[in-house]
Amino acid sequence: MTTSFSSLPIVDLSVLSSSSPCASEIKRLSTQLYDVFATTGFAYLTNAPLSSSHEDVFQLASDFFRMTEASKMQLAKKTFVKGNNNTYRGYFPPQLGQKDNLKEGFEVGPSNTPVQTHSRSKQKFNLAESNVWPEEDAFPNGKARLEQLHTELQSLSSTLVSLLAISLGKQADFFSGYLSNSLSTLRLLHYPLQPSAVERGADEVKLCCTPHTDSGILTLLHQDTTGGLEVLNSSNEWIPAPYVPGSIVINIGDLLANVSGGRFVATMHRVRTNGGGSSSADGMGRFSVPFFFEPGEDCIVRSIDGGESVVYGEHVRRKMGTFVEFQDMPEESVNWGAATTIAVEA
Ligand SMILES: O=C(O)CCC(=O)C(=O)O
Ligand SMILES: [Fe+2]
Repeated sequence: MTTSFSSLPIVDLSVLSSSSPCASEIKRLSTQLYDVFATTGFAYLTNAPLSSSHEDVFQLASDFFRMTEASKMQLAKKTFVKGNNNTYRGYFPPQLGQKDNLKEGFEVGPSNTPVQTHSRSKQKFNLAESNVWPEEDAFPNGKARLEQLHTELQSLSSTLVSLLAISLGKQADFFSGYLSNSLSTLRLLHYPLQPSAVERGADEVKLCCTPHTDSGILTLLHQDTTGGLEVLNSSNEWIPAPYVPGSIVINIGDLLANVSGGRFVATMHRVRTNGGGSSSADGMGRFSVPFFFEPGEDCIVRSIDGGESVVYGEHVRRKMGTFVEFQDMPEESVNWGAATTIAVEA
């Protein structure tokens, strides 16, 4: 259960850039993170040790989403283009039938493809598959930039889970099992511009991402200046989480809440359209770039208090049934426009 917060705390990570942080500073940071995850479940992180600036990250998103529809559909998951082989990584187009979930995205896993432990033929989604990439001239240097960002966010997540282990009274390496064959996903998201309430002649809240908790361990979110992210407090009020310059947003998922034995909370959040900020996407709507830190497919995840365990891959497959971007689309309801020509029936 969260508290009745009215804004999100800010956690300064400067100490992580020091070559030899002292033990008391590390302890203080881990206690601060404990307090965040035991109360709001969400915070802003400042001075994170990342080499990409906000501008770099959103330039990447912009470069990707401005590619032609045909170039993007070449990377579409098999759910959307039957002739493509990628089932889990790659592009998902806007779900035109989705009233409150209109978004397109591109998902990238680790550059060292995780070890394949499950026969592809038996599984609809191959969680350990390789990434798919646009042609270099359509997305100049995009592969290298995204791989670098993935690597740095993975490294930051690994530091943060060590701090959380310490905060839970465990050794720093208590969660190191989560790092082998990690499936972490870096996702570029674009929420197309929607008519404003005035233009629609309605004043109800219009969403582009419906209320949900994240399902996994840890999420690190770069959001642009558009605004619209909101977080639910214990009084059932949606608290705006606008862009704070230079920050990334952190929150935990359901699985880490369970691992913490209920000490940490996975907080409900949503994104409303026309969030009140100024769009950095030049009239295109909102860009955001969540990174989902994930264990390996075979990783056994259990509460620090013991009890039942889950195998991470099984947890993901169960959750995927509820995500719009993994639903099978009946061919006749899909309007791919120019991209229909690249769909090759298997
Ligand atoms: O776009 C955002 O700001 C939030 C995205 C989100 O919550 C998610 O992808 O889980
Ligand atoms: Fe989320």
